[in-house]
Amino acid sequence: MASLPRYFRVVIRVRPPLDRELCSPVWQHVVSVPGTTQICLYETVPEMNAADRASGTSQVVNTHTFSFDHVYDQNASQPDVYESTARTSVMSALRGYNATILAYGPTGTGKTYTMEGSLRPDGHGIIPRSMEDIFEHIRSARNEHSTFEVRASYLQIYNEVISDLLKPDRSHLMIREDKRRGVFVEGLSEWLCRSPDEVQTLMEHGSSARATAQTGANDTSSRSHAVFIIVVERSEKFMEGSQSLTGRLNLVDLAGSERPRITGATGQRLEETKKINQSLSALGNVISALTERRARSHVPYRDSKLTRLLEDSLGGNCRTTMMAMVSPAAEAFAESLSTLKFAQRAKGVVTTPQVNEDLDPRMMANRYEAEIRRLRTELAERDSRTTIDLEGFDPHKPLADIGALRADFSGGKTGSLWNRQREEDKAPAGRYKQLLLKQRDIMITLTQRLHERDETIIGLQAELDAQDQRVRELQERFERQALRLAAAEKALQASSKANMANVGSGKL
Ligand SMILES: Nc1ncnc2c1ncn2[C@@H]1O[C@H](COP(=O)(O)OP(=O)(O)OP(=O)(O)O)[C@@H](O)[C@H]1O
Repeated sequence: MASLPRYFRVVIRVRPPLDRELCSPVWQHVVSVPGTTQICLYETVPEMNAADRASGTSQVVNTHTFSFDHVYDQNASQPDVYESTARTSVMSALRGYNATILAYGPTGTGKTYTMEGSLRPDGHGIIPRSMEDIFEHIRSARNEHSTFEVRASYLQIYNEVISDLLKPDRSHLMIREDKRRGVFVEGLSEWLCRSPDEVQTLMEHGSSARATAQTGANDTSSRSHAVFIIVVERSEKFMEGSQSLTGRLNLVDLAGSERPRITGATGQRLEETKKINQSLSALGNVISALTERRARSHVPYRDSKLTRLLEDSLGGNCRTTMMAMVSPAAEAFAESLSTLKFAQRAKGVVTTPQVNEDLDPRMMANRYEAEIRRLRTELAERDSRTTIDLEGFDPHKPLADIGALRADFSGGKTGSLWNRQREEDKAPAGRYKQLLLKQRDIMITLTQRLHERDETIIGLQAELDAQDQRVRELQERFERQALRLAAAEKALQASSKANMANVGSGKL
């Protein structure tokens, strides 16, 4: 059976050793990447022999092998990672899908480096490269019928509080959900962008407001989960109506998990670390619930802000790529193993992306009509084929067929032939049934839309009637006023005539 397309991909990136690690007396490389989809992690113990132990060598006691959609070794460049992994998500967003890239891994393994990168052009990470690609695509696809709008937002979740990194006064924001937008953050600012440079400026501005700190494992460790959101809206006008596609790209740089015992966190750092670890373990619980063989009805998305915000990316309308980062050093073995096991579990997550499309009613009716026409043609073609089959009917053929069946029977083949024939007979009938059901569904949808239109027309008619009534009333009032005015004028004329007469007769 052909496997279904997967829209949740998991890739691994191994970062190069840092100077700090290379200088360590216990430095040892414990990761190898034998191909583009496999990674081996070696569990080692110091040599038994004292002389070897003194020279720092150790022996491998266990090899943990994993496979993923892609594995990048320490030599992978930023363009490699963008081209072979992130670009697909960017293109999906341009086609009107929701897409998420999620950087996951222990502290100091290269999440921020992968998402943002360094200032050198060859060090640019996924966010700046995505922006270049988005605007390049817009430049080539724009014409007099289509317009594009790109909007950016940037938020962080720090100690379970969501704040707007582009409007620092907006904090304690709430997560909401509606049918049209899915899960979203209420009150998050959106910035219209016209070039990659404008997005870059926003990203730098937001990143400088992000909570970071120097920790035992990383000089600038991110203490918050950050989500950079790009919405690309494409509106197109055709002869038969208009259509708009809204793609959303979520670029998520998670705070790194860490063991306070190793990083030596205390006080505020320790509190931050606890909150980070809690939300990452909530993420783990959601992934477990989503990938359990026996599907659980309850998925604990609401256990943390992070999982609630990522609800669509993890189990809904989204094409998601999880990028898990690991260090190659022996000292990080435990974290690397648990990261790879986590990523392994995440491979079972299933999402169901759909194009976010808005059609005007005229365009929708046209589409239904075209679909009905297509189905009718298909039905007609099938009808004519059936007739031809009957026309070409040879009355002697069944006898010959029975002869052949008898021969097969003696060879023990009849059962399978008979069954195959029945299956073949059933196939067109099933297809007809499908077509008829589809046609019925379309008719129901069309009828519903016609009812909706009727209701709109009735509503408009009632409004028109009410307006007419009001006009009539005003007219009547006007006529009454005019009559009153004419009467008053008449009375005035009569009284002025009487006055004149009195003046003439010298009565006054
Ligand atoms: N692929 C890489 N090539 C070169 N340097 C890298 C690479 N990945 C990470 N680094 C370097 O490793 C250090 C830690 O990386 P980074 O800050 O991106 O880690 P992080 O996972 O985001 O950490 P945290 O969770 O603490 O925020 C940085 O100095 C970064 O420049």
